[in-house]
Parts: sequence; C-alpha cells; structure tokens
Amino acid sequence: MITLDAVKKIFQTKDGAVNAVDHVDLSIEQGEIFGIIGYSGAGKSTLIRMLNMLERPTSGDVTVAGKNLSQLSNRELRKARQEISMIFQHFNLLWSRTVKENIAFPLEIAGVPKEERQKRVDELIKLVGLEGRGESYPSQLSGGQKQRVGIARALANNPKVLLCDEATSALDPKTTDSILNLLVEINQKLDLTIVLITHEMHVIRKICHRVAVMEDGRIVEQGPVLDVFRHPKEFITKDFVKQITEPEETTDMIKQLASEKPQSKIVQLTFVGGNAEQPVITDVIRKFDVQVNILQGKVSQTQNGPYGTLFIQLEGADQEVDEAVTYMNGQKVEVEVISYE
Ligand SMILES: Nc1ncnc2c1ncn2[C@@H]1O[C@H](COP(=O)(O)OP(=O)(O)OP(=O)(O)O)[C@@H](O)[C@H]1O
Repeated sequence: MITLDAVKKIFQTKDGAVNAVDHVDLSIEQGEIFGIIGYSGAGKSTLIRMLNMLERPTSGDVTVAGKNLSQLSNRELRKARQEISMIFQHFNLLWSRTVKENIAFPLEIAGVPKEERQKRVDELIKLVGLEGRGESYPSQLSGGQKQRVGIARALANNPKVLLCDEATSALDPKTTDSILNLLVEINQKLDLTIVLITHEMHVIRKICHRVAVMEDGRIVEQGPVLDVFRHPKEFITKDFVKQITEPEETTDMIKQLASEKPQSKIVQLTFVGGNAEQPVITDVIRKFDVQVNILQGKVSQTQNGPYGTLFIQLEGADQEVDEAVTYMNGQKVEVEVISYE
C-alpha cells in the first residue's frame, strides 16, 4: 500500500543543512497498523508528512496506493490526498463550526451534494461514537471527543490510508485508550491502513502490527511488534521496550532487592503467550537446588497476542544458580540476568 524508496529530506537553515530524514526505505501493507516510534527530533513528523506530500522529499520516491506522489501534478495530488487522510495531536478543528460542519468540510471541498453530505455526516458521527453532539462546537467538547471529530472528518471521503501524527499525545491515559480502541475498530471495519507516529511504546504495544524505530532521521530497527519486544537489538529500542516492561518502580525495587541479597541473581523472563513461563519456573524449582522468588509479573495484550515479562530472584549456590539460568535459556522464554552496576 505504501512504499518509501531511499527517501531523504534535508532542510536548509541559516545554521546549515539538517538531515531530518536520511535515506529511509519502508514498506507498509494494506490493512496494517504501522507505528513509527522515536524521540523528539528523530524525524517522525517529517517522515509522516511526506506520506501525503505536506512535506516534499529532497530525493527518493513515496508511493501510496500505486501512485508515485513525487510525480503527481498539483491537481492529481489534491485528488490523491482524499485517499490519504490525517489526524493531528491538537486536532486542527475549525472552532467556529459545529461538529457536523467540521465533519462535512472535506465533503464540501470534494463537491458532495448537500443531502448526501448530511447522510454521510450522520453515519460518521455514529461510527466514532459522537451521537447527540453534532450541534456542539469544538470548545464544548473534551479532548477525546475533539479527536473523534478529527477521525470522523478524516474518514469522510473514504480514504485508503489514515496518518496519525501523535494523535493521542495530548490526551490522558484513559482517553488515549478509548481513541486507540476506536482506531483498531475502524482499521478492522474499513480495512483501513493506519500509519502512526508516537514517542510512547504503550501506543505501539496496544494497536500496532509492526513498528519501526527512528533515530537521527533513520529507521534503525523494524519488525512485527512482538518480535521487536522479544528481541530488541538497538540500544534505543531496548529503552523504548523498557517503557512497557520495566517502569521506574520496578527498577527501584530490583535495585533494593539486589543490594539486600548481593549473592542472588535477578532474572527477567520474557515470553509470548499466556502461560509460557509457568512450566519453566516449575522445572527450575524441581531440577535445581535454588530458591525462586517471584518479584513481579505482567502480561500485556498486543495486536499479535499476549506478551509477558516476569522478574524472579534466584538464590542458592553460585553453580546451581548459573545452571538454572543456562537451563532457562534453552526454554521457550527469553532470559536476561539483570544488573544495574
Ligand atoms: N521546517 C523545518 N525547517 C528546518 N528544520 C526542520 C523543519 N522541520 C523539522 N526540522 C528539523 O528536522 C529534524 C526532525 O524533526 P521532526 O519534527 O521531523 O522530528 P520528530 O521526531 O517529529 O520530533 P517532534 O516529536 O519533536 O516533532 C529536527 O532536527 C528538526 O529541528
């Protein structure tokens, strides 16, 4: 559905050239929810804005739904953009228009007759769960409701692709979850391809099928979300995965326990599927002369199935503990001995 081929964007500034996007190749499938994660300044916004030519690449090709956007005339590009919609962090609504009028706006531009417009707006209001709010103005809505208007407006002309530019970054965690659920719902119902950029791994974990990690204008790692969670290769990816597996409280707790019992080993098990870790723990207790303390465990849902992490503390003679770790390494879990020295 979307391919980027050697795409570059260089901004000329008075302080010199900035390589915002540096030779990116990417391929996104029809019906996929594809996430791009990176810290501020990584080039995410520039990259996503090149997917609808809000930003033109300095070089390279962007192809969406079979059209090479770099080669289109302005008129052809306006038409292509009806198939590539976008939602934004700060919603970008028209404040003097009601919800209905905001949603109708792209239909007016596309020349859709009034009666058809009204029918379509009513459908969209229902689709995004804004029944009864059609006559409200944006200032009368919560953040989550404003983003629902943004989504309805973006879907008005039946796009093939929805681009989400930090669409939940201005929302609280609960509202974020409800908007993410809505995005999954429309992805499934409409077979819509969704590309999103974010700096939050939670967003990737919850809704994306695949993820690309961006740093200094480049894609440094990409793959199915579960694979990247299980085997993050780059340092930056490990850092992002820790947002999910190892919140600060966990780190503090582990440091404390490790200092109380310096001879013990703290091990993080990562597994895919609901109960994959249980037989491993049972086996370790049975086969080795070690004491296993379970410190913390968590299973999170992803679009590709459950993903879990478990922190355990192993106590016993050095050799027994080492053998237990070696044994676990050969099982269906990822094993990492945690050390904060
Ligand atoms: N119009 C512009 N002119 C000059 N430099 C720009 C422009 N837009 C972006 N940049 C620079 O390009 C680099 C990438 O910026 P970009 O906004 O794409 O990153 P980002 O990952 O989206 O970060 P953020 O989340 O902070 O927006 C940064 O160094 C930024 O300063």
